[in-house]
Amino acid sequence: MPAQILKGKPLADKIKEQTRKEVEELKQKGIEPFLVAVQVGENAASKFYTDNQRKNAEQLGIKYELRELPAETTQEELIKYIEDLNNDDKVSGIILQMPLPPHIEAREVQWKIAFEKDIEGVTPHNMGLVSFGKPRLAPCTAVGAYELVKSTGIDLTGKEVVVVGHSDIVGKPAALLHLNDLGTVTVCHIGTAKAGKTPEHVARADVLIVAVGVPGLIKGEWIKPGAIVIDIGINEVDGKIVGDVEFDKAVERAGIITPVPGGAGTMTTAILLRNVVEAAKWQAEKR
Ligand SMILES: NC(=O)C1=CN([C@@H]2O[C@H](COP(=O)(O)OP(=O)(O)OC[C@H]3O[C@@H](n4cnc5c(N)ncnc54)[C@H](OP(=O)(O)O)[C@@H]3O)[C@@H](O)[C@H]2O)C=CC1
Ligand SMILES: Nc1nc(=O)c2c([nH]1)NC[C@@H]1CN(c3ccc(C(=O)N[C@@H](CCC(=O)O)C(=O)O)cc3)C=[N+]21
Repeated sequence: MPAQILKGKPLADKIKEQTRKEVEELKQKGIEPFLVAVQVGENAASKFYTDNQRKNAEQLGIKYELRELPAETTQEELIKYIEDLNNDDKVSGIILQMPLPPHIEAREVQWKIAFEKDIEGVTPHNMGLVSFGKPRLAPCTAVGAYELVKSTGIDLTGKEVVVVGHSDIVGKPAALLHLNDLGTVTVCHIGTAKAGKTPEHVARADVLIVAVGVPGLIKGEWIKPGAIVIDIGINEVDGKIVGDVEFDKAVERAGIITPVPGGAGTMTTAILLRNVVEAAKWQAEKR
């Protein structure tokens, strides 16, 4: 029997509706959530995301501004720009859009974001909270994947959770979130691939989360029958968007699988906006 297709939109819509209500409540208390996205230079994938941010922020009553800086902006200028946003009491959340031009060291700038405004969870403080099992502002795509897994009703205790990809923004926090629920977590990365061991780890997975950016990396026949498969990859192949999992074959073995597009990616913006509200509350506590 082919897998159940787990779409992201129903859960994303639920999160957005809850967030919209919370925005209303905050406004009644005189708090106006305000998201600022900072884009340096131009990038098509980033433009898609910021368009999505604007549209959704408007629907939810969250104030939104995209600040577009020239590609020649220096690292020092960008840090100054971020620090000014940190010091602006009207700004609740800051997202620094990726990629940055090659002359800028992303981490050097991300780590300057005030942690109470760090709605992508890219600062050491917020990543630390995730690793201590006390997430507050956690990376949006990782949280989205985790909440999709939870939405299936699975009890993660003792389950084999395999995460492929170990980036700071997706793979690593996704692994930590599942570890916090007592999943037995394995993280596969380029070292695993070099050792030729990815297939054997994938074959054990009750829950498989893939965030690499290589189309068809995960073969359908590796997947354990009945597994939950969350495909985070976004790749353009012949003008079509596909994930990292060989979907047509995987769907015959998995129990539940997310489509690309329409799966995990759909959650990212919803979680980002929920984080803006959380950030506004965090700042209000401190005033
Ligand atoms: N839906 C959404 O909102 C989002 C989707 N994405 C998509 O998710 C994917 C991953 O994104 P992101 O984490 O930012 O990407 P990165 O490029 O930062 O990370 C990719 C990770 O995969 C690892 N890797 C590379 N090759 C292999 C391999 N053959 N086997 C196993 N692991 C490998 C890399 O390891 P190493 O660094 O050691 O080489 C790295 O940890 C992309 O397709 C991206 O477009 C990303 C963000 C948001
Ligand atoms: N600092 C930073 N953080 C990011 O998370 C980040 C970024 N920069 N730069 C650009 C990429 C791209 N990105 C996407 C977000 C949502 C969808 C998304 O909503 N996708 C849906 C909808 C697709 C559609 O409607 O066609 C899907 O895949 O199903 C896709 C891609 C986040 N990125």
